[in-house]
Amino acid sequence: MTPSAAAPTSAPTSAPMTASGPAASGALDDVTTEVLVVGAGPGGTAAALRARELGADVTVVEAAATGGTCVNLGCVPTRGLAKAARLMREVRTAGRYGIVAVDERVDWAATTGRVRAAVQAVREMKREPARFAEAGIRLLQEGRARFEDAHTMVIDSGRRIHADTIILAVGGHSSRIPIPGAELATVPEHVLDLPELPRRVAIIGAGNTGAQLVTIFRSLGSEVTVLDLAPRVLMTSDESVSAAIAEAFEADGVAVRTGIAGVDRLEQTGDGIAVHWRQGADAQRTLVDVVVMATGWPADLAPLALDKAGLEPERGFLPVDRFYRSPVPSILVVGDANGRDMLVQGAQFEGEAAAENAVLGVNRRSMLSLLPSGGFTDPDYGGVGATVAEARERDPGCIVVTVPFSDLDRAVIDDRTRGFLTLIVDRRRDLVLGAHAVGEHAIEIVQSVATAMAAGADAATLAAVRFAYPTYGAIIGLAARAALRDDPEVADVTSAVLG
Ligand SMILES: Cc1cc2nc3c(=O)[nH]c(=O)nc-3n(C[C@H](O)[C@H](O)[C@H](O)COP(=O)(O)OP(=O)(O)OC[C@H]3O[C@@H](n4cnc5c(N)ncnc54)[C@H](O)[C@@H]3O)c2cc1C
Ligand SMILES: NC(=O)c1ccc[n+]([C@@H]2O[C@H](COP(=O)([O-])OP(=O)(O)OC[C@H]3O[C@@H](n4cnc5c(N)ncnc54)[C@H](O)[C@@H]3O)[C@@H](O)[C@H]2O)c1
Repeated sequence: MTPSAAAPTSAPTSAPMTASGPAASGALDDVTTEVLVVGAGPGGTAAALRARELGADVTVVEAAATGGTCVNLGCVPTRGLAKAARLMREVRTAGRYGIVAVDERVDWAATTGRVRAAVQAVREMKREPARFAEAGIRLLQEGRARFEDAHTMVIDSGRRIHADTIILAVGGHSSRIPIPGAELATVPEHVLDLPELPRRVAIIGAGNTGAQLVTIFRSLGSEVTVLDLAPRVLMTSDESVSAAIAEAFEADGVAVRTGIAGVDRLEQTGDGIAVHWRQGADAQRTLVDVVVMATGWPADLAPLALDKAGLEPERGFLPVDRFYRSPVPSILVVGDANGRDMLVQGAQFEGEAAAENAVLGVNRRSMLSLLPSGGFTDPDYGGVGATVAEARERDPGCIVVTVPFSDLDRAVIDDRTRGFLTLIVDRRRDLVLGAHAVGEHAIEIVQSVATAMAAGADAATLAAVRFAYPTYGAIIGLAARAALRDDPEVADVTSAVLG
């Protein structure tokens, strides 16, 4: 189904361009292209490179910086702040190892400066414009593209593009909840613009973004309150992950308020911003210096004039079939814009698959069970595959084992015993259905399990791996062996392998 990676077999129909702005003559030539990709974030970049690799003539339109949300506003700056937060925690606890660190405090301007430098470094390392140029892909950075009809888009610059296929990879944007005083709040991508580290912060929304911001602000020294309508933090994670992270937040002094009835309004007072919210029928008021609304990330659809292409959004996203085709088959939608995975690795996979579906006319789709994800809270969390609830719903007899980090030598040595790895194994075929972890390097651990899942390794094979000592990854071996013990039949058969 997937052709081997080949050098471009045809040159673009007009010369590749990376220039911004009008051509020297003042008039902007129309472009006719086979594949038009709108957006050069992870989804659009993957789609464009793959489509070009398959020999198509490809044009990319990007309204802002290449790299998209991930590099410029999302994952990279968040991860940079998470690193600063980790350093602060290490400094605070260094005394346990006889290290005398004095005067730990945050120079917020230096912290944000360092994070911005990391964003710049990643952008330079990824060098999308150069990669596009090397591949012979036109990159047009002349503003936003919008539809004129299902095969024609016009950019803000006035340039018109006619395309056989259009792949929309337009991502999304933060959303403020529509309450009085909402303008007093900031949003996750503007946290770096805060003039100083706030003494008191309220974070509204405890999804992946909000949870990471909780740890960042708390570790750097802010008092943190987190509010969510949902009954638990990290609603899309396994329930055990949510419970462990909420417990860790509370142990660190964070006020965790989930299952609230609503946030009614924000009000500027002489002593900060008052957040008015309700728990059941009880009216509550929390006074803070900064409110961050991390309440979702709807797709960037308004500027697209979708009606001109015969498309209609649904609940803030553009629905697609399993092969990323919209109801207009020549228009595919990948990444955050279709509201499915909303992860970089998902967007990249979808971009490549959509390019193949568009150029080769095949039907490639993602294996959601192999999409590891997680976040950098304290401790970290991660997951892949079915949650325990999902697995038990499909097969009540599945094996679920949990190994605490306190059973892991390395975690004990490092004094990082908070957390666990849960492994879910199919009782009949012994295949790993899911893994969920909280603890040091949780995402890396889960990712190793995902690799095993991708290779079709069963629990017995995982149990037979001798993990290096003393490592965090060794918890996978402990969990796999526990899963075998839980299933005496398998344990008998594999006892020879395990020795
Ligand atoms: C704070 C935060 C932290 C995150 N951390 C992680 C993480 O650690 N790991 C992870 O996997 N995911 C993370 N995510 C999610 C991740 O950033 C997204 O899933 C990913 O960027 C989606 O890629 P995309 O290509 O679909 O869209 P985007 O990256 O949003 O790119 C879309 C691009 O399209 C452009 N565009 C939009 N409309 C138009 C138009 N009309 N014309 C031309 N160009 C247009 C935009 O300028 C943008 O560059 C995070 C998100 C946030 C907000
Ligand atoms: N590390 C990562 O992989 C990572 C990090 C950040 C974001 N992302 C992805 O980006 C996307 C957006 O993430 P997000 O966390 O910004 O959004 P989200 O939609 O995942 O979470 C938003 C949270 O806000 C809550 N909320 C919504 N309205 C509210 C209200 N009026 N009052 C109180 N709470 C309210 C919701 O219940 C939800 O828990 C997600 O799909 C996420 O997976 C991934």
